Amino acid sequence: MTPSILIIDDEKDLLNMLARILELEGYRVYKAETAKAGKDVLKQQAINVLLADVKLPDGHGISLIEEYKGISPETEVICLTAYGNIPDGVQAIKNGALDYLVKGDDNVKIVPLVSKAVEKSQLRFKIKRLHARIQEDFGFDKIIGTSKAIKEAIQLAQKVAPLDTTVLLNGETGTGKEVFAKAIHAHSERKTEQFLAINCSALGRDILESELFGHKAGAFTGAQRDKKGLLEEAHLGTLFLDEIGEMDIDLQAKILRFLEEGTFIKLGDTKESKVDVRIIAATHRDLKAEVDRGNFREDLYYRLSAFTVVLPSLNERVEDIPLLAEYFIRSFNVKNRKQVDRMSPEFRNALLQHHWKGNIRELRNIVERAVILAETDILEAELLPMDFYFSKYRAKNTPVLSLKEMEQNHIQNVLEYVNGNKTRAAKLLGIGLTTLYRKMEEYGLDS
Ligand SMILES: Nc1ncnc2c1ncn2[C@@H]1O[C@H](COP(=O)(O)OP(=O)(O)OP(=O)(O)O)[C@@H](O)[C@H]1O
Repeated sequence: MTPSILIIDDEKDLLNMLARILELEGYRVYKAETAKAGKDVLKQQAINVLLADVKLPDGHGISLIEEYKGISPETEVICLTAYGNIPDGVQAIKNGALDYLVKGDDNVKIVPLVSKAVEKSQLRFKIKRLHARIQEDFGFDKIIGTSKAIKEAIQLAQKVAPLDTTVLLNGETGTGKEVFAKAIHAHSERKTEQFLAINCSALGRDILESELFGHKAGAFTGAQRDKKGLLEEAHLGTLFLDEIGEMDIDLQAKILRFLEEGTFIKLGDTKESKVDVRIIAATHRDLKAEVDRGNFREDLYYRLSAFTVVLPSLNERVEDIPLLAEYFIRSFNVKNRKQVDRMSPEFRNALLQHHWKGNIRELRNIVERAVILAETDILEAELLPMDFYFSKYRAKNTPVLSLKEMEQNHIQNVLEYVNGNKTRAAKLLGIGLTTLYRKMEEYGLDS
């Protein structure tokens, strides 16, 4: 995009001359003769560099710099001062301007200075775009669901996000704990800093300690060099401790100390280290029960659970299943260059009746598999794994069925699964076609 320059000066000749010089350099130039007109342009256009006279009919340029910066912090300001008013220029820099030019005296400096300012401003605009993308990619908008349960969780997380408080996310596996942790980080003051994550259940005690807190050379056999831990790496940012319920009880003490005092001791070190890191922890366990069993420190439990966001399981928010499935269809269409348009009613019903132990992760995998296998624009029940399709009869709260009822259900299911194709159904059931017809008649199943 062509860089844009705004010149504010009430001396028409100078305004036009500067504009001409900069237009010849290939910049898009906007002109204004008053501070008010200049501010209007700043509000409407993305301006890289503002060249502003310090004495304008409707205001003193220097005090205006803060206003200009307030409207567009990404714009670099260069002040134009009259000869003999150099102190004005110096003051301008103190107020946030990049530099100043003495009118009529510094013409040779204009082009290189503007070019430097453009570069700086382009970088600022780039950072602004990246921030916006972080919020778009990891923001709460990406959390799909309209059920009361998920909306409540989102509202709570949105409230705590900017507060820098420690947060505990509690939910079954695959309910979106990491997605929430990233959204909280993306909506905090720390969003431009690192978000680091570690799964406390995946590593042994010693490795986890060294990963979290780092070590000094010689701290243990094999520790040849000093190593920074994640806490240090995440300085000024956020550290996500997944599955904190699985953390060794000694390490829990070190984490508690960090939460209370912001300090920790690296392995093999004698002095304390201090960093500024926000902790977001997650667990699928009932931590209170773990405290009662002696597996989790009570003091850490109280410190962490002060702000808990409970993430509902998918089975508690069945109405969100179609929405999530449609969202995954769209994203896997793009990823796999497919053009699936919708789910058949049978496919949809099977999703609604399934008991989702793996929650959203399981749903995502099931939909991805179906999209990959789909040969038409509709997801048919046949694209579901067979054991998945039939698992609805293994769902919770199902009364015990007699063998006859089981047989009837099973035949009905297989018929649905193959879209009423009896030859295929008979083959899958391992019976002859005539036997199938006989049983269908016996059970009053539609043919
Ligand atoms: N509300 C949501 N909308 C869209 N996708 C989601 C949502 N929640 C989770 N997902 C997706 O579901 C999958 C599981 O989410 P995530 O890893 O955050 O769960 P988790 O609770 O941290 O799981 P675990 O406890 O096993 O680590 C990811 O692929 C994630 O992108």
